[in-house]
Amino acid sequence: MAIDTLFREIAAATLVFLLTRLFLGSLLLLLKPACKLPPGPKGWPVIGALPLLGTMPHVSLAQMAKKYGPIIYLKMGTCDMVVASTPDSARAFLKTLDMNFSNRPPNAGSTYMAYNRQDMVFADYGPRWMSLRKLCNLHMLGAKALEDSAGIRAIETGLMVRAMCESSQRGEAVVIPEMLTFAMANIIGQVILGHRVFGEKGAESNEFKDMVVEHMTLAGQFNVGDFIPAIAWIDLQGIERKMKRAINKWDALIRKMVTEHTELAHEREGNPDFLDVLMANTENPQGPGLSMTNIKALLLDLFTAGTDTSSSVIEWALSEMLLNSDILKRAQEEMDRVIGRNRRLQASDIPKLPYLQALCKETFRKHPSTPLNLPRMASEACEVDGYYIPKDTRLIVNIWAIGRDPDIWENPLEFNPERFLSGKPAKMDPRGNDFELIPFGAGRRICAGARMGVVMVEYFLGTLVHSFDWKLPDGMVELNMDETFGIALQKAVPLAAMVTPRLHPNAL
Ligand code: HEM
Repeated sequence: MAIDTLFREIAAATLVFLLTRLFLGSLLLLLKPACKLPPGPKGWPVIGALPLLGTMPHVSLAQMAKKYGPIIYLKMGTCDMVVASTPDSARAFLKTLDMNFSNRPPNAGSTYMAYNRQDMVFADYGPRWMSLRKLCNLHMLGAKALEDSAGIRAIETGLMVRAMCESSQRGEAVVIPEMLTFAMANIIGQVILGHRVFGEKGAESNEFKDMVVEHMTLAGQFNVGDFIPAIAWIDLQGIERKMKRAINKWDALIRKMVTEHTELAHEREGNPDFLDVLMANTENPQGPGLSMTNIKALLLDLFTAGTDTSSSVIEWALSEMLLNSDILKRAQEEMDRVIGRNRRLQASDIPKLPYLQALCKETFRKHPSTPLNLPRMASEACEVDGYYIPKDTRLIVNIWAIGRDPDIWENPLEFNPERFLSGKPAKMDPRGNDFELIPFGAGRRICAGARMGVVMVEYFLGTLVHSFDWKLPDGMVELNMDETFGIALQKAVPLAAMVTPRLHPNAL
């Protein structure tokens, strides 16, 4: 056979093969409903839906869900993304397909701000992640560890209450997020490092607070380079540059903490703290083989995730009560009845305070501190509700939208703790079992500090409500309730308030 005839036959056979594949592919797509992507907005050429998210992505995505349904698909640059915005759709991803969505997607935040995924938040689901979670549970975040650190929380809230009484005597307003971050960082410092990290509230602790807010805000941004990797090097929004600068500051602070900790080792002989346990694991050949980078990355996770989240929930709760004094009064009446005014709240009082618990749940519902959960990624292609979800699709769960869905919550924009006092909501557990209320996410990657988060919010909020009467600073007529988007949802204007002590002076 002549060479050109052979080529012609090969070309014809290839064409027939390709056309058949194309035809069968399209036929499959038509016949198999699982090949249909979820509905969603069209988006722009190349960048896709990125510009549709705006500065408040949780709000834009909630509006899209109203139009397109509980599961929406967005082409984001070259990446696929799905958003679940109802309890059922969140359950389908985080419970039914939990294993398939147990990893987080790579992004600039995990590269630059988590030591290249050497931490727990961004670690791949696997042995190192399991070891870190187990160690944290055992020594810091589990029920027994939290019981052991109750004394530290009691001392730190005592110091906070006294400092607030002094502000009250001086006629000064208290800046709530600064004060809470100071106390919470000192609690975490004592558990991890065996000592407080800040002596006095002031420039150093306020800078720490600013670093935490910057960290959470940067890590929450939708960075164009994460979705169009080919142009990541341009760093269009300047996010990577800011991240590199921020991590340098964090690294210096954490190295200082670790050095001071090593210098004080003799004081802790026979009484190891959490960092001692972690360090021992670097030397243990049978252990998880932690590196110094893993430890620094974990400390960064714990100091950031452990302060800003609980602090912002409490700040929103107090803001709502400043707008609605009846709720504050009702919470105080319950506490006066159960505790009286001759002592401060103790952890053991909390099970006897249903209204306080309802108040915390209502704040978790209306102001979840992590509005879009933390992103997950599909390890394999799968099917959800008849829709095809390609491998590597990013998953966002709009926790904020679920908390404000009028199909689930009556008058969702009204702040009303009462809704959690009876019926089904009264039994709801915010720790990943009831998908109507999932402030800590759900499934195997649920917040590692969920238990500590609930304890901190109930105990600090309870103490603040019981110990003080609250009002806006003189001359302030309206309280700004705007949000600023980030991994954690901040109040755009930090809450400052005047407080008046209401307990017997010996109790403060
Ligand atoms: C009110 C307080 C808190 C809220 C609302 C909150 C919320 C969340 C959410 C929504 C996630 C993502 C879960 C998922 O992917 O399904 C998360 C993850 C995480 N949180 Fe929290 N959090 C809080 C407090 C804390 C505290 C106190 C700590 C530790 C001191 C902490 C440490 C972590 C860690 C390490 C992860 C990553 C878990 C993993 O990937 O395995 N959080 N948090």
